[in-house]
Amino acid sequence: MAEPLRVVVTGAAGQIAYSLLFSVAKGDVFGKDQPLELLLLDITPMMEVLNGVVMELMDCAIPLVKNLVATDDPNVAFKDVDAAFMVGAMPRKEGMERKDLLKANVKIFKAQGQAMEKLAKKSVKVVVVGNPANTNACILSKYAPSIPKENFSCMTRLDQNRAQAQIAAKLNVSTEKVSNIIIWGNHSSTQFPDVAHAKAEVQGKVVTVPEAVQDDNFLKNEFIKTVQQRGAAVIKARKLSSAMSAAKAACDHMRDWFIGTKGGNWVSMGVISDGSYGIKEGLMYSFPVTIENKKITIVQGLSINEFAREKMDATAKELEQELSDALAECVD
Ligand SMILES: NC(=O)c1ccc[n+]([C@@H]2O[C@H](COP(=O)([O-])OP(=O)(O)OC[C@H]3O[C@@H](n4cnc5c(N)ncnc54)[C@H](O)[C@@H]3O)[C@@H](O)[C@H]2O)c1
Ligand SMILES: O=C(O)C[C@H](O)C(=O)O
Repeated sequence: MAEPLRVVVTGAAGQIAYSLLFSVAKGDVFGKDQPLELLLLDITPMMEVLNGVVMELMDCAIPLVKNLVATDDPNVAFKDVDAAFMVGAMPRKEGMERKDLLKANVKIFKAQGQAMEKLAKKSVKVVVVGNPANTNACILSKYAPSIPKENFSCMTRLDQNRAQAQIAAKLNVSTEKVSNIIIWGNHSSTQFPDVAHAKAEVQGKVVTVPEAVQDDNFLKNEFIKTVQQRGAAVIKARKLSSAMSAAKAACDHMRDWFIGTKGGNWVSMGVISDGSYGIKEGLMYSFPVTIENKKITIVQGLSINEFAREKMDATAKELEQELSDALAECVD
């Protein structure tokens, strides 16, 4: 059997982690034959709750879990980790935008970046879930400069999954019949869910999503708005932010990173821009990517029309502002 992978989950006593830990532990992400050491980090006042989570994980009696460590010490949690789910951060409440969390959350990612710099494996693969996810991921990477920038990402997979589910519902097909929807930009209400290059299988025939849906007005308006506002809609209904679907998306994201994408399909991830599609270098921007041997490659050469260009630039502009606000918060 392989050596155990060391996987840290921050915010481990919170609601996303409660679903995420179960899926990770039973092999949904790293494979059914991959043993795991799970490192669970939360803050000191949450240690009793976290101990309850540990008890439950033990009681699941999952053979892949070789070691469980619950801690409030980043020096313990990030030591030699291979994969990191960075969930620990305050969630927004009804009426807030995700960027309103910047002041509260960005310093968490500065401190955890500094801890990762000292302790994590240089090959660690990191997904940031805590909001504002793109900017937090940028800050995390900035404070862990010896870890390659391409090892940091943020989660826009929930937006991709939401978009896929909306199109599947519109076409009355199962979700796996819809692929290659792109989420461009920020995990915020300026994100651009783009179906221009997406495919759908309808009655045995694969066509583009615009051809299948035959309703440009819906695709340019209601669809985009629904995806952009889905997080807020869940908060309004549940009085809590999405958790089950967020955990599922985090698993999808990390599984694709470790196992790879398949069959010419791409997925969306926030990654550090290399200037592709005219997006300023250094921004943590969501692009369509493919993954092979754990290497992420931004899909190149997609045609971008005027409608898309405007939306891609607007979300980039918001990210530039967020990053500059975050850097100001990080000055001691
Ligand atoms: N990117 C996405 O698609 C997406 C989706 C859903 C939620 N989120 C975000 O994920 C974050 C977590 O959401 P949740 O619903 O699990 O919140 P939650 O409040 O239930 O849990 C967050 C946990 O993080 C812990 N925490 C706070 N500071 C910490 C620190 N410095 N180190 C370690 N742990 C710390 C808290 O004590 C708490 O247990 C929020 O910021 C939320 O907005 C992002
Ligand atoms: O919307 C939120 O604040 C939570 C999360 O980012 C989501 O998209 O559901």
